[in-house]
Amino acid sequence: MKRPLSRAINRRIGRTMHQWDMLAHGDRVLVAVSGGIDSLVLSWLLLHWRSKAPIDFTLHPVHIDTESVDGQPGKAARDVAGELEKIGLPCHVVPSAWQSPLPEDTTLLENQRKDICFQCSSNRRRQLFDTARDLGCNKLALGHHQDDLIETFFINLTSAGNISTMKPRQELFEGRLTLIRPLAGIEKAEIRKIGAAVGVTPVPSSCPLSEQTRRRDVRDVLESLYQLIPGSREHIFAALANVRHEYLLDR
Ligand SMILES: Nc1ncnc2c1ncn2[C@@H]1O[C@H](COP(=O)(O)OP(=O)(O)OP(=O)(O)O)[C@@H](O)[C@H]1O
Repeated sequence: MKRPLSRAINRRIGRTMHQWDMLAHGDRVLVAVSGGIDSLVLSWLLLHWRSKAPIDFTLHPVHIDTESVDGQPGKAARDVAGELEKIGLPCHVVPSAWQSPLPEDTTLLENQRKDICFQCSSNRRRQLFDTARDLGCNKLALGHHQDDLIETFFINLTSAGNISTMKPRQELFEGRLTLIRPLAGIEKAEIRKIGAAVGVTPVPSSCPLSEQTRRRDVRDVLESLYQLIPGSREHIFAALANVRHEYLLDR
């Protein structure tokens, strides 16, 4: 097998994990796995990291199953469990408490779509928090990567009117749970390469709305910008950690 992590990528991931103090001895880490390539690679990466790290922590992969019927796992959940099994991790499948009210015809108005996406993701978030508590986990690892952080920044800028993004580490519930995003320093293209080298296959999303989101539009605009201004991607990411408050308009 080709070595999944080049030295440079390994160093970048290590730097992000270290700078943001992501993992500590004795951590119980809930790994949130949608079955997309990012969270599958995240699962492999944490397992790989554990085999090398001088600290010990446990991994608890969890999939929130939006297709379960009568508590039985749906097809996607079974496939996600199969992909995790390939890399030697068991999968804890949690039936989603929220089922999509989507009609057969998915040509929805922008507002209806936004509302469904909001309800679905806030339910998922809540169930991940509840499961972390039930499993005694103090960390919750998510598969967001560098492109997600940049896109979120532009979505917030253009649709919410604020300057913010997702942080690589974020404490919740007075520090009882810490969100970590170990892939925050690497781009999607790298994640795909790691996934191919590791031999995991992404499980397609069953959501008919998944490719119709605002994120898709922002991603397309950013792609054009990166083509037009070489180096802009790296500059934008660097800018997220280089805020000049004195040259902004907040008082
Ligand atoms: N059904 C789910 N069950 C568990 N965790 C999830 C689920 N859906 C999303 N997540 C977590 O939230 C993160 C971001 O979700 P998002 O929907 O943006 O990603 P995705 O495109 O579905 O998949 P991925 O990020 O794994 O490629 C995922 O990386 C994963 O950690």
